Amino acid sequence: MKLTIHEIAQVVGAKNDWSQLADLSVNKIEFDSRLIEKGDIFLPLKGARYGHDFIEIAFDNGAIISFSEKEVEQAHLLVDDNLAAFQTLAKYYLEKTKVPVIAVTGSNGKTTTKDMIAAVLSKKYKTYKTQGNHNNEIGLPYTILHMPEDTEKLVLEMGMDHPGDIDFLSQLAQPELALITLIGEAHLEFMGSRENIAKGKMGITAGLHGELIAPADPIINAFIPENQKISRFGLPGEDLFITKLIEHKERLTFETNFLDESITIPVPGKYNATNAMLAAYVGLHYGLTEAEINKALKEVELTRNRTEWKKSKNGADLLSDVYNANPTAMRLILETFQAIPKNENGRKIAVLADMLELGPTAAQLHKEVLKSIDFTKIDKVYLYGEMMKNLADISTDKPVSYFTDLDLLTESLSADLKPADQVLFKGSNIMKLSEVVEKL
Ligand SMILES: N#Cc1c(NC(=O)c2cc(S(=O)(=O)N3CCOCC3)c(Cl)cc2Cl)sc2c1CCN(Cc1ccc(O)cc1)C2
Repeated sequence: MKLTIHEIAQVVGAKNDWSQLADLSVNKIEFDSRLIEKGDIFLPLKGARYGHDFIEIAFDNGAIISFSEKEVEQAHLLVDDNLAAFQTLAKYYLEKTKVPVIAVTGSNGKTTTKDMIAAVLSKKYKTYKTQGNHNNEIGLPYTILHMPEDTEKLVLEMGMDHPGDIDFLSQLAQPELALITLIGEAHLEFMGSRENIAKGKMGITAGLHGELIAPADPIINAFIPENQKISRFGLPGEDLFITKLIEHKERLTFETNFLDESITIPVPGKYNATNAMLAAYVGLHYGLTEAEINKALKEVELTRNRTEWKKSKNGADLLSDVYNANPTAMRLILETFQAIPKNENGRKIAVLADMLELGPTAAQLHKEVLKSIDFTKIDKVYLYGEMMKNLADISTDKPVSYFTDLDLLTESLSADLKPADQVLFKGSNIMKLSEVVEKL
């Protein structure tokens, strides 16, 4: 990001004397000390471990300055709240660079739609988009501050865990175009009811300067602001809808009421046709030709393994979150999983695998996961991998079973699984929990 320490310090209101570092330029900002490179600024966040524990490591890796909420010996910018400073800096950076933002939210499909919009816009503009699941109050500012300096369009995914989350992200990002892909069902979110989910997603209008594209679903009608320019999609007769759909095994061709030509995408599923239709509409909005749009969608690369619920063969709910295998993400997904009501007569099972490349304190960091498991909510824990032995060894009095073999883990879980169960899978990608999910 193109910012000097002087500029950053002023924007975040640093309280200490930073003048001796004033005109140094910063390379990039990181909250994971493993990603720090020469010339970076470190952002200690209250992860599973307090981020300040890693300031020394960050400087060993090349950081030249760090945010900090307390006086430390290393070069630092003293602020009241590191996360708030990070978010303020991201908002400032967007205002300074004036990069237009397209915002996408929705219970399902937001990641695919984000990817498709970025693929379309990339045909005409230098486009940057949310990476992985960086769609919350930490990931969104991270995405903004990591966009390349020549970015012309920024496609931001906005995720919601709690009411007000999207309002906050929209006010930070000030989008000029916003899309809501779908209002999902209630039980898989904190929100309690579909109305609350609709209200939450409509928070995307809080900072919106332009058009909203939203489902025909009348549940959002109560939350449309006065004078909001809006296009509705889905049902025939709405502003945007599919008029013809031909599904093949590995691809799909469809037509719409607003395009002259048909569109082919390399994935099946009517919901993907809807997502592609929205991306096509955004392409037209930004002056792309139908030929450019069609070419982009024909070859789109989708973010794989999104964090979504799947069903096992016997009907159990499976949540596999294969992003960010670090202590914080493990803590956050356990909190989310534990907060969701159980299915009637169902159990909650957590399958946790090794988090890799955590450095010399890895064993301790795996032991500390125990603090995030609420055994009044979780009925059973399956642990898998060399590092998870550290957690197994301190959980002998808990309903915890430990495996070093993936096939034995799969067999044991498959034999144990009941239709009303909910199962969480979390661990580094190369632990291959995704294969266990596929076999269930
Ligand atoms: N706690 C903790 C740690 C990390 N946490 C995070 O990176 C992190 C991840 C997440 S997240 O949940 O993954 N995430 C990020 C982006 O947006 C979506 C959500 C969040 Cl929200 C916050 C933090 Cl602080 S990264 C990391 C640790 C602790 C260990 N660190 C390596 C290390 C080990 C031993 C050492 O001596 C030094 C460093 C790496």
